[in-house]
Amino acid sequence: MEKLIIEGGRKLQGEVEISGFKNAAVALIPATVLAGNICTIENLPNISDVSILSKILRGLGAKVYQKDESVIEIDTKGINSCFIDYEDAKDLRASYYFLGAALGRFKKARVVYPGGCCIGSRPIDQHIKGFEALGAQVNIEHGIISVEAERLIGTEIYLDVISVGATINVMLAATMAEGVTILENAAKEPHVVDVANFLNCMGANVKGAGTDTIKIEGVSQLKGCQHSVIPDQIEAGTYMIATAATSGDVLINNIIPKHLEAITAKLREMGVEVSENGDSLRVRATQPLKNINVKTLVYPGFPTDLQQPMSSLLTVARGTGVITETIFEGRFKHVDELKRMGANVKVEGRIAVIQGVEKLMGAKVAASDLRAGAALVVAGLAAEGVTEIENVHYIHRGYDRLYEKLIELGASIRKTY
Ligand SMILES: CC(=O)N[C@H]1[C@@H](OP(=O)(O)OP(=O)(O)OC[C@H]2O[C@@H](n3ccc(=O)[nH]c3=O)[C@H](O)[C@@H]2O)O[C@H](CO)[C@@H](O)[C@@H]1O
Ligand SMILES: C=C(OP(=O)(O)O)C(=O)O
Repeated sequence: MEKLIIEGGRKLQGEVEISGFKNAAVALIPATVLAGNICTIENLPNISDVSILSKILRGLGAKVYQKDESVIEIDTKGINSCFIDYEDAKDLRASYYFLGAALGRFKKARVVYPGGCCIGSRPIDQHIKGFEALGAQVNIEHGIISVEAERLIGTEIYLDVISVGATINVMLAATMAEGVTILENAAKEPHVVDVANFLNCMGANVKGAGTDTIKIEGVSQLKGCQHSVIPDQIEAGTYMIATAATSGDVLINNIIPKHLEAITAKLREMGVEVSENGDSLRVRATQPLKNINVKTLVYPGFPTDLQQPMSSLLTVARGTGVITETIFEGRFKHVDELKRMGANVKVEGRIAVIQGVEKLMGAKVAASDLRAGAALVVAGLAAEGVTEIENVHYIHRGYDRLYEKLIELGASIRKTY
């Protein structure tokens, strides 16, 4: 099993290029099923979620060509049906997008209940509500979700909970439904907009993505197209936090600063200098950091996916900070590992109270999920001495060339087995 060894205490310095957004890429790949033709996706991150989805597509009968390090061409003409088994999809969340995409194209799909990060109960009732409202029958038996419709008919759908996954799944399923679908209380995250842009590039008629009302006018056919994945705001935010944690000075390139406003605001509140220049942000930490309060919220609020790395940063800031996790009830599993490194954190339910310490100390720790892994990397970079992180495969789900990028910035990091 791969382990990650970090010798902490080095300032991150230099420039880093941000890759394509995991959470957009993992929706765009299943969305190609709708095209029934050739789609080219550029700026794809080299992460295990993308490899698994490409493998699933091949298994369904698609042709997937790696054109370049970050470009794939997907031909979904050869797919006639969609069944995705446990072994194929147990490690990721985004397999649920095959439900919406295949329902849209074939009016039928069978996909194993999704996996992904173990950060709470993660129900999919709003996805099901959306599919049923469009006219599908949904059954869950033996861990397999089956959706089937004679016809899909556009309608008004109100999401009871703001859900990124349900918003995207309804868009996928409604793209080729008869008539108009109005989706109310939709998620506004940047990847929802990226998927809508991709669908429109395929010939769909989706309006309003990025607001809480999305209108999808069904079309009878879609076509192949070419699309570039938006930059990964969570990867960028992680490098911003890691820079602050090491009193570093890093230029973070290939980003959309607007997507990072919540994290920028919070870092500035802590005393970190963040300056914007086109599609780059320079992050500099030159003074001791002040502790702050952080509450996770749907976009444009502070993203839950950065809560865990951010909590590592708060452990080395002066004073007391409070983190309130409003999205996922089980997203504090990394805290016990941070405590091994000397952090002073008390968790009660969805709240973590963090009393900053002078220094973290390197220790043997294990990642429980993707962003817990990122949090431990941030802590390891800031800590005195050597940190050994187990369960690195979680980190590879969402961070493209992590070692190379950190080494380039001056970190001492290597893998071992
Ligand atoms: C692959 C992907 O893009 N994953 C992201 C996606 O996950 P995911 O799409 O699973 O997250 P959702 O936005 O759906 O979840 C938000 C909240 O809604 C609840 N909920 C969701 C669906 C549902 O049918 N019923 C329900 O109650 C969830 O339990 C959670 O409390 O958005 C999350 C929130 O930004 C991110 O942390 C994940 O990185
Ligand atoms: C929770 C995450 O991913 P997933 O939904 O794919 O498990 C994440 O990216 O932080």
